[in-house]
Amino acid sequence: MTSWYLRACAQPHAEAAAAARQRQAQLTKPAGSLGRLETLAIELAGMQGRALPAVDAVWITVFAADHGVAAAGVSAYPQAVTGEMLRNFAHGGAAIAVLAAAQQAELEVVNLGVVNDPGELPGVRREIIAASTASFLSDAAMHDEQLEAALASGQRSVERARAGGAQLLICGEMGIGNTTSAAALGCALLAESPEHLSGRGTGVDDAGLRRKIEAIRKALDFHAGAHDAREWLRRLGGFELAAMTGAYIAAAQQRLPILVDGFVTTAAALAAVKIQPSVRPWLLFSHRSQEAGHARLLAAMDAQPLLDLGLRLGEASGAATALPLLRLACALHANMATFAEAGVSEA
Ligand SMILES: O=C(O)c1ccc[n+]([C@@H]2O[C@H](COP(=O)([O-])O)[C@@H](O)[C@H]2O)c1
Ligand SMILES: Cc1cc2nc[nH]c2cc1C
Repeated sequence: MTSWYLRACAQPHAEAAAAARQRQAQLTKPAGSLGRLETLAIELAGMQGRALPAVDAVWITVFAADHGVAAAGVSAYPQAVTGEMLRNFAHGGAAIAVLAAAQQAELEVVNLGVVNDPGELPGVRREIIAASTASFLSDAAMHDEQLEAALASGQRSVERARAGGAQLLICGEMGIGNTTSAAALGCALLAESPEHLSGRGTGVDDAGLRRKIEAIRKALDFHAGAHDAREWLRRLGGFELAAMTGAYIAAAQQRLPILVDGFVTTAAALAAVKIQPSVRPWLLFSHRSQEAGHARLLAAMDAQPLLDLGLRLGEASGAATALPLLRLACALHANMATFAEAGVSEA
């Protein structure tokens, strides 16, 4: 039987997109003058299969997990922070909790396995795979069953989003060390060099950045071979990265538009597109992270992010920050007067 994540996604609805494009041409503005706000409304119309799209109901899932590679000294923060932040998510103090609450977006957090496990917390689902991945310096990050469990966790988050009536999916992540994992995965999937995709993550100094590049170089040597995208994800990814890959594929299969966050989520999106290329039209990109290397991952998918605010937090914070733009694009598209309605002369 073919794995669920290998099933192709439908294309967005061409007629709904065409109807939205036609409506944009009739609204009281010089043709094209609302730039990306116009094309966003048209793309959302195609994805939602309706001429008047809406993103009132937004579902955010933040996946948290720890990484074996953290032991190589590749982060500016101790590994315990991943588990500690779970408590902060639950108590509403994390950036994404504030951004979601301010915009009435649904936020759920999934604990896939952290070294410093805080146990049961309100609003945090426990879908523990293991306390951490193995270090990909000398092993595959995940066993096959662990990868399948992570992909399936992402798929289940999409089921909940759909049951909750979501019109847009946002995924976020928390995992100390995961910019190293994301960069390594990007290098493998794009045949890129570690220097080009490694950045300072949580803020490592020059020595930390050199350790990171060295770790990725070592991992690429150790895992050298002609692996497919799923196998690279298993070897170099993390539970949260794989869960997001699964969520992106499942959302695209179910015609749910996706707003991608920063560097780490973009690496997961790249894995999704490499596993199943028909995912690509379902992805909107919110921002270019300050993480060096993000621009290359975006370029590999011909993605034009909406914002460039120097963000480098993760947690879906960049996507949540771009959400008002999507909402405004929909409001303009639905509520502006046409030339005929307003009695304004056309060109
Ligand atoms: O996604 C990004 O653009 C991004 C850039 C820098 C840092 N992060 C976050 O920082 C953590 C990983 O950083 P590090 O230095 O531990 O690899 C992880 O929790 C990510 O959510 C995320
Ligand atoms: C405090 C903190 C919060 C985070 N949120 C996402 N990654 C993070 C990394 C750190 C260190």
